Amino acid sequence: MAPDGARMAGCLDGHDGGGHDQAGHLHHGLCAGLDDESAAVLVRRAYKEYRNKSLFRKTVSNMVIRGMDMTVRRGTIYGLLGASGCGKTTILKSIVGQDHLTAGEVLTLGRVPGAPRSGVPGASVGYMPQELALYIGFTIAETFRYFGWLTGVPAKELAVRTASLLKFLDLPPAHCRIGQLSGGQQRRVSFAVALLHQPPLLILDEPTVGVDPILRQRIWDHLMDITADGRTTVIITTHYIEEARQAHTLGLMRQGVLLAEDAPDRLLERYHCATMEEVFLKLSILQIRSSPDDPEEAEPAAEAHDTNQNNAYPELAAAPAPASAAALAEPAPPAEAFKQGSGNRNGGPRADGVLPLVTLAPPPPADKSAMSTSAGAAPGQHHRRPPVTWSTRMCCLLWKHVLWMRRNVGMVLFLILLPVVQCMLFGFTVGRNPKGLKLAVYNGEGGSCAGPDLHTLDTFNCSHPALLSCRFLQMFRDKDFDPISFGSLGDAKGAVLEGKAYAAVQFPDNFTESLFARIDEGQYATPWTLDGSEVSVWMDNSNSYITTLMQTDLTYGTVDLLQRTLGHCDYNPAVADIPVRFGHPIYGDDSKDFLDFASPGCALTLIFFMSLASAVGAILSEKNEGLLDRSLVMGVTMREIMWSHIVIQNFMMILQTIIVLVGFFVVLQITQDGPLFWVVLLCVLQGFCGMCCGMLVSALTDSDREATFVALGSFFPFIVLSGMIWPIEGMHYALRRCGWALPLTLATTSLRYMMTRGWGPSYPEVWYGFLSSIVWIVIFLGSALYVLRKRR
Ligand SMILES: Nc1ncnc2c1ncn2[C@@H]1O[C@H](COP(=O)(O)OP(=O)(O)OP(=O)(O)O)[C@@H](O)[C@H]1O
Repeated sequence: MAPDGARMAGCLDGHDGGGHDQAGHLHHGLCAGLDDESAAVLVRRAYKEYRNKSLFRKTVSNMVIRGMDMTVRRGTIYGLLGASGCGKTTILKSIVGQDHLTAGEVLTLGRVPGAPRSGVPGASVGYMPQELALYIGFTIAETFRYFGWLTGVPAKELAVRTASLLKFLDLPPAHCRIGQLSGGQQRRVSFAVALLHQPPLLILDEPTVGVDPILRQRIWDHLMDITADGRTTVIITTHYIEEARQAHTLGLMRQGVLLAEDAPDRLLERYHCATMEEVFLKLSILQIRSSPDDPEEAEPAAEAHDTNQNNAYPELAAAPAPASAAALAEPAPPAEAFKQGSGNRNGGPRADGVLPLVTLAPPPPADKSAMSTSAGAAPGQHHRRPPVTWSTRMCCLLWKHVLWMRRNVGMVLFLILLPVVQCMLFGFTVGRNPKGLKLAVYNGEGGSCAGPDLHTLDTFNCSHPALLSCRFLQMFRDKDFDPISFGSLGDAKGAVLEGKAYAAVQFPDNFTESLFARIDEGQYATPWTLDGSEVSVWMDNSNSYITTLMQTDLTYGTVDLLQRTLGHCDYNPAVADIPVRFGHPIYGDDSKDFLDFASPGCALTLIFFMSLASAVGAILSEKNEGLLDRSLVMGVTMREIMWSHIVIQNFMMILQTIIVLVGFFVVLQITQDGPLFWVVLLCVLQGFCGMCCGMLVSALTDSDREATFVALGSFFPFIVLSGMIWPIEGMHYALRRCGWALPLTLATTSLRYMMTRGWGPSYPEVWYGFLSSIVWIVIFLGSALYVLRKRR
């Protein structure tokens, strides 16, 4: 086997591009000459550019990593040092497969992160991100159980590991909730989670922040211990430069490039410095000097000159230039980066002018046999645990969701019961005909209409007909109007003018007499008779729905009363009929009201939006707590996360759907003449559709606020365009066309036809609703998966 140095040199010299096989092994190109087993992590010619797109402004480009090379040997601690914002987290995320480089290549444990069977993301890596990335509602034990399960740690081993980690990291008992711990304790739990499954590669982003010096030293001692046998590799970032001296190799990073990478002692010796701070300062000055054209750097360079930095460090001129200093001057990540030579390890410039890394640290005094054992093991097999299967991960995710629901019983109950409250509110407030509408009545026939015999036709004297107007007033009451008598027509109209009544009604002085005369005289009736037999009504037309209702009720009530009166007095009742005959309704009956029309749309809207809200809430909370990213690093795929949410949310959605339907059909007694199975199926499909829409919303948005805006923005258009509150035929022509395309429109029509007409899915208008729901499910789910993959 060639010595390490020679193998590395081969890697660095051999940048001729190339690909990797299915398992992520590079088969030629960048590291063709490298024995992958000797390096835990290799980063070559890495570039990362963030492009912040804005709707009204030019796209802003931010080159965060600028041609970075980095080599981490197996079985060592690699300290990555650099000022805030220099790109440390960005490069770590690329190493664990959380982020993709714009150009360049990364090999983690010999394979490209994210390649099939690479083990990264997965159980081969333990990652402690900068943010907490733990669910604060879980206890320490539950947190360990979740991550232990995800990474295949057997229960017995987990118990032992939990006990030892709690002791070692000075943590409170395992039953304590994460949210009840101090910030420092929470960081230590996060650190413990990374150590839990004893991965071959540990990536720790500032693990010692907020930790007291004694514990900090214990953490470093532990890292030394676990790397001593060469089986574990650690990459650690820290702001405490001097503590990092304990690392086997230090990588000093500034503005997206690695200035130097070597053993701490060798760095001190090479740059003739007493502290690492000084080494960093020197390298930074060198970097500034080597990029005089960079406007960002011009000023600090001048500053360094003014303060006689040169005199302070006369050996600077002789010192080797920092690794990728010239990379700062490079305009953009060359797409051909890997097709060019990239320098050699011994200090000579590369063909592209980029200066090479300084000498690599020698390997640590590790147990060579152990190291080779580790190197020979396949990634993810570090502790010879069986690989974690898809079903195990799914069970673990489902367990976590159920636990989350148990911890948030209040919220879960709220989500389940909210639809009941909403549908009851809807049923008891919307759609029913208004009652008790006031009518200001001037009865010219006089009389008080006080006697009970004046209210019924049984006592009506056909020989001397009088005061039929009193029976009219009773008919108004039977129709739930509230007639109020006034002494003059002017007073009655005045009451309408003042908003005290919706209509003024006048019975002429000789109303009953004229009415019978009109029937007797027929076509010979005089104008006097015709005028005297008419009830006059003056309406308040400001409320068109009430106007229409009054007109219908007064017209049909009058026809009905006259027919009954004529029948009572042995006349032909048909004389009083209007010459339009409404036969028995083909669908529905006379008892139908607006509620029957609006209920199907209301039920679907409730089910759709409740499912949307539950899905958005669950996914965004997981995303924002950072748990999502951490789970992804542990090998869970986005698809598995989505499916686990779908399973749990489906359970919630079916519960919500059943509750809504029971509310409508049992409590509100909404007409349901359709096939129950298809009615329920359509509601469940719409719930699923809403859930998929929620997944898309949570994939597109990063915060609750954005999601709320999206939900608020879509709620009203969905309601009005779906034909829930007004027939689609009444919409503007252009809107009617696009309204049909919305997820709720065809489904609402379909449900309405099933419930009110009793149609089944053999009618096109019904199965269009099913078809549209399925198409929208595919669109939402497909887009959510696509957006999630793209955004990662
Ligand atoms: N998603 C993003 N979009 C745009 N810019 C980003 C994004 N993530 C990081 N950056 C930028 O990349 C640069 C490097 O960020 P990074 O988090 O890697 O720095 P860091 O060295 O880890 O800093 P710190 O020590 O403070 O954590 C920063 O300027 C940051 O603003």
